Amino acid sequence: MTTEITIRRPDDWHLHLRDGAMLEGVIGDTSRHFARAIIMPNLVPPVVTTADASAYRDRILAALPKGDRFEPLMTLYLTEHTNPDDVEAGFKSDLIRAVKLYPAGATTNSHGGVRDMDKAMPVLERMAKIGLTLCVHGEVTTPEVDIFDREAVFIETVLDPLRQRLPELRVTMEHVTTKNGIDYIKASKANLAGSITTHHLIINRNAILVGGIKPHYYCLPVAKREEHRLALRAAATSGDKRFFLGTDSAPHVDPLKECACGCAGIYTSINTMSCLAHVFEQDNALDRLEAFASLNGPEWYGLPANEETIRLVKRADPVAFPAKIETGAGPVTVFDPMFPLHWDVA
Ligand SMILES: NC(=O)N[C@@H](CC(=O)O)C(=O)O
Ligand SMILES: [Zn+2]
Ligand SMILES: [Zn+2]
Repeated sequence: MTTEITIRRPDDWHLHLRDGAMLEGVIGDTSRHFARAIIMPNLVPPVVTTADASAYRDRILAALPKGDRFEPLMTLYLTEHTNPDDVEAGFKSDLIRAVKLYPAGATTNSHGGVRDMDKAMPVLERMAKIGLTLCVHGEVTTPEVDIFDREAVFIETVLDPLRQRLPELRVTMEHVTTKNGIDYIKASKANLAGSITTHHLIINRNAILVGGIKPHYYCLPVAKREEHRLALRAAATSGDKRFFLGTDSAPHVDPLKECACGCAGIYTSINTMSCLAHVFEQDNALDRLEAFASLNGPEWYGLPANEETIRLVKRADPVAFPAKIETGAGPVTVFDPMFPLHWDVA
């Protein structure tokens, strides 16, 4: 039985760090294990210009625990008024690594997102020309469409038409939650990849709804049926280069989750590597954890894999993670995978 593995230092290709006291409270949980992360731009107000992204990057670096080395990879929040020249300048200076599409109203802080895709075409055309990646929150917001179907309908009615119109555009389908998404990515010939979260490999929708409503398992896209979780597991553990880790660790303070209209988001930065080692071991795929967490993402984004390594060790006793972390903004509940975690980052 394997009790120890060494892998290249991982990166997180989808992360929410927030700002101010929350940023200070959570950044260390990422920088402890991860070398780089794609930083989501859904602040209030959102990160919409290269100047916004540059200032936000400085705030992230200033909040880093002393001695930690961590590179924030910045993104811009796509609006109907985004200036293609600003986007191109940010990309050419290596500051901007992706542009993020939030369909208006789809998720946390997305009200300033895109309503009419036609209005975003000038920026998307420029991105296709220069090779800049579009990251998408892939859900429609049409009220008639059931929340569990919103990803599948997005693929059919928004993503596929967009990719047919602009085949050269590089698209990351973020936090894929359905077999439909996995199959769509697998069927693509080029310019499409998908990130998968830690929690969607572990929970299905029962976690949210059985035995009482569990707000700390609520995120968007919402967890789906078991058959979808199994499709995500198979894709993540397959080694297929088109799939990589994006934790979507999304901290909200407990009072904003435990209330009549709770926020979407699950906080996993602190125990993600332990959870993943457990999942990959269960699926006899420990030898493919490095591809998922440390190799496939950089390759897709055209960056070198990290030179440093981390060592994961399976302990006899479960590793103790806190049930919540205390931040200057308030307490944030940590993802509970509902099984003991024996894998530890040494
Ligand atoms: N995943 C979530 O449930 N929430 C994210 C937004 C997002 O990634 O959709 C957040 O910013 O809180
Ligand atoms: Zn999202
Ligand atoms: Zn997210």
